[in-house]
Amino acid sequence: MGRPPDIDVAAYLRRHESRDLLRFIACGSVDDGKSTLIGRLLYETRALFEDQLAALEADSRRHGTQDGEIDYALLLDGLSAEREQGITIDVAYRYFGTERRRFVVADCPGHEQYTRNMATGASNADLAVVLVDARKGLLPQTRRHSYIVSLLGIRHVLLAVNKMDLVGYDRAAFEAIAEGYRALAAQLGVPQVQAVPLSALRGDNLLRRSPAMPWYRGPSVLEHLETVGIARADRDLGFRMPVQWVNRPNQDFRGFAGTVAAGEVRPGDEIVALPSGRRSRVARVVTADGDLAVAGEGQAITLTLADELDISRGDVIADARRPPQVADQFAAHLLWMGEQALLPGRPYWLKIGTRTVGASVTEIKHKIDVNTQEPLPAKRLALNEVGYCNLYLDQPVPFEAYADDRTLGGFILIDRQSNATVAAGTLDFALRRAGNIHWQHLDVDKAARARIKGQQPRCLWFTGLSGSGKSTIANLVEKRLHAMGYHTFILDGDNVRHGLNKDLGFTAEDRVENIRRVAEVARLMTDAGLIVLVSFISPFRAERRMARELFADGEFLEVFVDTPLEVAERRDVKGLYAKARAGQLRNFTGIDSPYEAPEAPELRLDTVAESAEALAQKVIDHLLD
Ligand SMILES: Nc1ncnc2c1ncn2[C@@H]1O[C@H](COP(=O)(O)OS(=O)(=O)O)[C@@H](OP(=O)(O)O)[C@H]1O
Ligand SMILES: Nc1ncnc2c1ncn2[C@@H]1O[C@H](COP(=O)(O)OP(=O)(O)O)[C@@H](O)[C@H]1O
Repeated sequence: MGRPPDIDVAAYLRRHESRDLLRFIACGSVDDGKSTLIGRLLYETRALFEDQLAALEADSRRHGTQDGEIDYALLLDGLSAEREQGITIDVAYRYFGTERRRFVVADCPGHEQYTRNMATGASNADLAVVLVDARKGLLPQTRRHSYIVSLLGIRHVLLAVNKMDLVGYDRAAFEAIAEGYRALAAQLGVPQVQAVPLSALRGDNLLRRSPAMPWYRGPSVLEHLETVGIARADRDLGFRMPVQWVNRPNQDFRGFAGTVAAGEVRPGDEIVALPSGRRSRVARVVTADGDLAVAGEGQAITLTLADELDISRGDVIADARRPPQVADQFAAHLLWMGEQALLPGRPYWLKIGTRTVGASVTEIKHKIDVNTQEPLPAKRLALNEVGYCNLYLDQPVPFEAYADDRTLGGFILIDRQSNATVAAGTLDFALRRAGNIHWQHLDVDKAARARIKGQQPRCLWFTGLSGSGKSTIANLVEKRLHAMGYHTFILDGDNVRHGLNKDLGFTAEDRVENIRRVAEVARLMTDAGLIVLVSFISPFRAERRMARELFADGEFLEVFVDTPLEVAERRDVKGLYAKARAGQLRNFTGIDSPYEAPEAPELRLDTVAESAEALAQKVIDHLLD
């Protein structure tokens, strides 16, 4: 196979800069011939640089498996070597093009442990190439890959039935696989399937139809990739555009920039800004190349409006006649990508469109076996697992069901401490319309209640290991404050767990819910004008931060009761450490359940260096200072 002729890049770009772009994901294992398929597409479309070509030819002679011929798989297998060294590969993107279309292919590892990588690659792909080895037929991995493809809303699958040369180009073998896959695709809700019998190694039906399979009259792989029409949604939603930034170079121009997510927009169209609900009309549709009479899906534009509306990044500008819904509670599917398991109740950041809001999973309804799509009971979601959940956002967002619009229906969850993306998700439907729940105005407010008590409401949040001294010190503080005429209340872990939280245990999920509930109660008590002392182990930083964020600045004081584990264990006032060491008590903090010490508490109490009485006075002095 001779090297393809060099091309005149400038002439090529002049001829093709208007070509549209197809993003696709290649699913399958190296054994299915995925590397050979992608490698050959890159080679035949001259997407390789001179040095890559020279290296490929040299490597093929040295390491190739094709008797010195070009071994296209070598182009991609370098990545698998990196994987074997444990180097985390998110997704490898490759770029190539032909006279008719530009392509970006996401090469994702096929193994279940890389499911999150596949979700990343699929999240903005329009088509999936699903490889099947003609000798092996549909495998569990085929189902898993196809489920992820359907979950991420990809509507087109090219089923590449590879290695047809190894089954004698048998038509019946191909058609049995194609028929089986179409049944699977129908079950998963993937509307468009094009099955192509090929041999990536020999090139049969890869670039053009092969005489080796005269019975196949469909397109080759490349022909299908070049010509498939991408339908992004069934429903015509009307114009939607998440605002990426507000362009205000001077007093005379205020433009709202973004990429059209759905529909079309023209000057004069009536629009609504969400979630505010304010309306206006489009004055101009501005681009770097001048004003447009109309803009459609995928176009980057700047809109100016007839009225001065207060719109900011994260808002959505939409067709006023057919606006998206706005809600703050949803049923959603999540693919968990975090090393640490999802904990219901834990606050995350949720990014949808261009908006980022606080969010937590209020309930995991069930998880879904990615290989069989069977629902399974679950209280947590671990890495690469898919769950069906209820989601609560701390503010309403404009949205669409993911099946209708991936931009306003797809989201990611971000860990608040590490800023890592921990989940990719799809909104199914709203559980509650934000507009149906109102804040009830009440005439007597927190300030009025605190005034008649002659005090400032506060939350003193004591955190520390079991036996560290939280209850002892909190009790001393309350006694002294009470004697000084202050109105106080203690919420103690042991006590609250006999009533309000008696349904909770000591798994991480239950501790998250325990702290969520008691933080809300503590806030209500400060709304009542009280000084609240909370004495809970509260082991996780995320939940202590979530508690802190419920209070006004300066109202929440984190008090770290800092007792080393060996000292608390020596005290062992309830004998629980002994039980935990003897294996009679599981999930015991400090033994087989973590405690995350505060990084910047308002107060740190060293119970080894000072007595409980002295430390209690320290808290009071700080509080009344
Ligand atoms: N497995 C396990 N781990 C930790 N603690 C345990 C456990 N089982 C029972 N106990 C007793 O419960 C008290 C801790 O409850 P909390 O609500 O403060 O814990 S948490 O905030 O939900 O982590 C704690 O009370 P304190 O010793 O006063 O902290 C223990 O006495
Ligand atoms: N400096 C100190 N501060 C608080 N407690 C202390 C101190 N020194 C010894 N202790 C003893 O340690 C134990 C702490 O128990 P407790 O207050 O119930 O802890 P927690 O509420 O954190 O589980 C008590 O028996 C207390 O008398």
